[in-house]
Amino acid sequence: MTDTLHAQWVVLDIEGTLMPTAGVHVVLYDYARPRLGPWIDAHPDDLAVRSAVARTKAEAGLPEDATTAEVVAVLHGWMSADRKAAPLKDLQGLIWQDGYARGDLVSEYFPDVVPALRAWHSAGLRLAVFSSGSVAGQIASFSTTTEGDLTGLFRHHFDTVNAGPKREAASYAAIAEGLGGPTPGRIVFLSDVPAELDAAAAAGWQTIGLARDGEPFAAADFGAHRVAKSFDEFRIVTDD
Ligand SMILES: CSCCC(=O)C(=O)COP(=O)(O)O
Ligand SMILES: [Mg+2]
Repeated sequence: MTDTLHAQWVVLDIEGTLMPTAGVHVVLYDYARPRLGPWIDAHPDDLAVRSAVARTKAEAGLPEDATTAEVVAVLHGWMSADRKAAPLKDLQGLIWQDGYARGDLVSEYFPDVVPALRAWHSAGLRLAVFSSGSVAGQIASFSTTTEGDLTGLFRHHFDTVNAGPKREAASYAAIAEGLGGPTPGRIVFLSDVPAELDAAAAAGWQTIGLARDGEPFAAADFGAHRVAKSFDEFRIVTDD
């Protein structure tokens, strides 16, 4: 029988939940990798770039006068280790924003995702995103997709800068406040990462784990969380 959840807000992770991990690691990371150095050098007066470079140096223990090549080596190392460090995410987001605007990048989601997002939105559920990808990168990625511009579906975007780490309950409490303070139990969080679901549950949210075939967390232990292989396996209805 299909599981039905009652909620006001649906908050969604991106990688492994909406978009295949390869769509992030192969398509997006490979697009950003060779462009990081040229982007840093081409935007010496951009405050966002300067801040990201300074934070990279600080986090990596590089001297303040480290070269772009040294900074890029750190950023590449973080990408290879899939360390979702905020300065890297900020720089990736700027590069992806440009890539989507140029038409170099087009987002492709799991086939069950966009019909479900549209149905939830039409039914009056409020949608938001919480991803390690920067807010700028998130919005750019929803603007150019194989199914058109999806940005109008989402009321809020959260990342590790405006909300906090994805594995800490305090981040979910901050998001709930950013959503206008709904009762935590009226928010449902969808993610492929059990530790993120644990943090959301600790903040009082409902949770659904996505154990999609072929994805890194397909065989993970989701503990007491509801688990589904696709959005077709459960229903979320508004409790307004
Ligand atoms: C255009 S958003 C790219 C998402 C991203 O950079 C990322 O690291 C995804 O992490 P998530 O928290 O959504 O699993
Ligand atoms: Mg994820």
